[in-house]
Amino acid sequence: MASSDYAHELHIAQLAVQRAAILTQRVQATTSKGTLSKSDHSPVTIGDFGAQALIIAALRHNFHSDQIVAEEEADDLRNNESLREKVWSYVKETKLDDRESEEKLGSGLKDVDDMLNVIDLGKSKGGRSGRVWTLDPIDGTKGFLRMGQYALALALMVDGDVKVGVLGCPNLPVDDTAPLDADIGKDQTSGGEGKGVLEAAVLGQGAFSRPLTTGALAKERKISMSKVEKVTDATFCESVEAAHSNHGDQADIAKALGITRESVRMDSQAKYASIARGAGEIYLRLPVSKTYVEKIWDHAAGDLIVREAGGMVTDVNGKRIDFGTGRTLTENKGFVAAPSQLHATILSAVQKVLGAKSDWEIVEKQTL
Ligand SMILES: Nc1ncnc2c1ncn2[C@@H]1O[C@H](COP(=O)(O)O)[C@@H](OP(=O)(O)O)[C@H]1O
Ligand SMILES: [Mg+2]
Ligand SMILES: [Mg+2]
Ligand SMILES: [Mg+2]
Repeated sequence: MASSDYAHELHIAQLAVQRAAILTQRVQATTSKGTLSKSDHSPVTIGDFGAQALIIAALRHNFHSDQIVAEEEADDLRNNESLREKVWSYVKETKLDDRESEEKLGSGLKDVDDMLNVIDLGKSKGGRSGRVWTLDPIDGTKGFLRMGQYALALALMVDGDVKVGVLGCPNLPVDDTAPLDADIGKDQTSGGEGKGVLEAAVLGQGAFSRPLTTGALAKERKISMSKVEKVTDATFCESVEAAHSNHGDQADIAKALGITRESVRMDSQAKYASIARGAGEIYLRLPVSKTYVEKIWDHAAGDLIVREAGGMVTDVNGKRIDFGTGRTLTENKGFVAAPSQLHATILSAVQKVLGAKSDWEIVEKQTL
């Protein structure tokens, strides 16, 4: 990638994600992942806490005055000594092989308390001004637990606009040309051979991929969305979890578009990462609950990578995703990501299907 705007931020973000992925792969390969249930009943593991600590430590060292909006917080570890010590034992042992790269990430965390404090540096409010990093240390924790897909997602926003996005996907094929098929969301050996891709984008500079494991030493490849012209030839992907996106509405939309191929279900922003390199075309995430508000860390990196690869990401009203609203995406409901040449057709099918539902209030019909 060209060494210009945000080159340093990109480089550090890539190295930080790579290093944290070493930790998550080690945790995924063990049977005791230290799973806790958070107050919203969603799971968090040693992998989530450990990856958040390692990535924020690298951000603190390199970009001391930036805000950080990250998913996890340290309270559950403060109250649980044995889990805290397990996380710490992974964190202190995880280093990049390449010493020069490791040194760029800083001298590391001093002790357990430093680790807890660093995890809590992710409590910033975010918003529309200044430099804000957003981090999802493990996106798709449920996928991580079921040995499926997950992603480490890190993005930098400046004045509410995403400028840098990095997605580490330890269980996606390293080969950009591997097809998107039904097996991809199923059991994976953690970071097994031929697995692990690191995707990245800088606004205005395109999207790139490289093997997650060889990192800085590997050659980057430019990636792009599918060039398919006929929507009937498209493959779409969606969450595995029926509670996270509306499988019924998504099936109706696919039918309305004449798509006969079954959807590919996989966890995490690996969906954005897949379509960004032309493995499948469409990612639909239509709401199930009327009250759930999506989080910025679940979309920021994927949104930029898809757009830089030649795609479009909007909500169901056709609006771009607004990342300047704080920790949550209060201005957007429902997500539609697709190659630019197909997006308008897909959006109009989304609006038609949702508009026909009696309980659907969000679609503004005037945008049709
Ligand atoms: N009711 C809901 N609707 C939409 N997304 C939800 C949700 N409950 C949780 N999520 C989010 O869905 C993400 C996983 O998405 P996917 O289903 O595509 O794998 C979770 O990320 P984490 O796993 O990082 O907590 C979580 O933030
Ligand atoms: Mg979570
Ligand atoms: Mg997430
Ligand atoms: Mg997460």
